Amino acid sequence: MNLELQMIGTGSAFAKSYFNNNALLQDGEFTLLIDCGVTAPLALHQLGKSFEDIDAVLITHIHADHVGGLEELAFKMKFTYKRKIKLYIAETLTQILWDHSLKGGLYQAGEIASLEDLFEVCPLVPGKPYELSEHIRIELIRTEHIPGKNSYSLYVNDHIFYSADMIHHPELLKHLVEDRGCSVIFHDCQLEGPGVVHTTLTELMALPEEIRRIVHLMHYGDNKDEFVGRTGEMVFMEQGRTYLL
Ligand SMILES: Nc1ccn([C@@H]2O[C@@H]3COP(=O)(O)O[C@H]3[C@H]2O)c(=O)n1
Ligand SMILES: [Zn+2]
Ligand SMILES: [Zn+2]
Repeated sequence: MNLELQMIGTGSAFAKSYFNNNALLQDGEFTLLIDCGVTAPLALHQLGKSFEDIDAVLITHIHADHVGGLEELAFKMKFTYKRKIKLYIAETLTQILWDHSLKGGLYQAGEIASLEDLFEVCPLVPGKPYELSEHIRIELIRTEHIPGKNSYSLYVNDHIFYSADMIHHPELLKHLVEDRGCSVIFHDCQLEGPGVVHTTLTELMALPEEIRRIVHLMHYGDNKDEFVGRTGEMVFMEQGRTYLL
């Protein structure tokens, strides 16, 4: 069985040359969409895919580049494909997602009054592993991003770290590698400026070499090409490419 991660987008929130940093995690029989930003419908379309191909969606945190495509996903599932897919999301975010993000567009008297009318909602407790499919097990790890906003990175199959948007947390990366057998890190990467709400390339470059060797950079800005060759052992993920895990 091959577990595959396809990046449908690798861009930062306001990038114009790349789609939002969203991905498909597939085990052959099951397809999980990791985050569903504003650009997700077009990104899938350009890869010859659609929401029809998705079995479940997982949300890391509530910013438009991670949830802005959920209105279209929900409407298509309800009225076109007529099925409820699983929505995996931290238990702290379920109500906020509906009240603060989706209700405005999706509410319909007598038809749609809650997330449960659209999805099979699966609230997740951080620190606890969940079997999403026969070959995909995911644990949420709460990581800092924006003050007062909960955000959750992913630990997949006990060896793959997929960061949500997060400020630098080198101790977490070291802990995962040294104590928990982490062998691959997919990490958001702000190319320039101070890392107020994201991890910067400069910060990642300061990681120990043995960690840098397993870091793949994503969620980057339009000027990524200027930085090719300037990321040490770390490699940029490529939009549309499928990575075998
Ligand atoms: N305090 C903040 C809050 C947000 N932002 C920008 O808004 C984007 C929202 O999506 P993101 O991918 O988290 O990246 C955030 C910053 O670019 C920012 O730069 N500073
Ligand atoms: Zn983002
Ligand atoms: Zn964010």
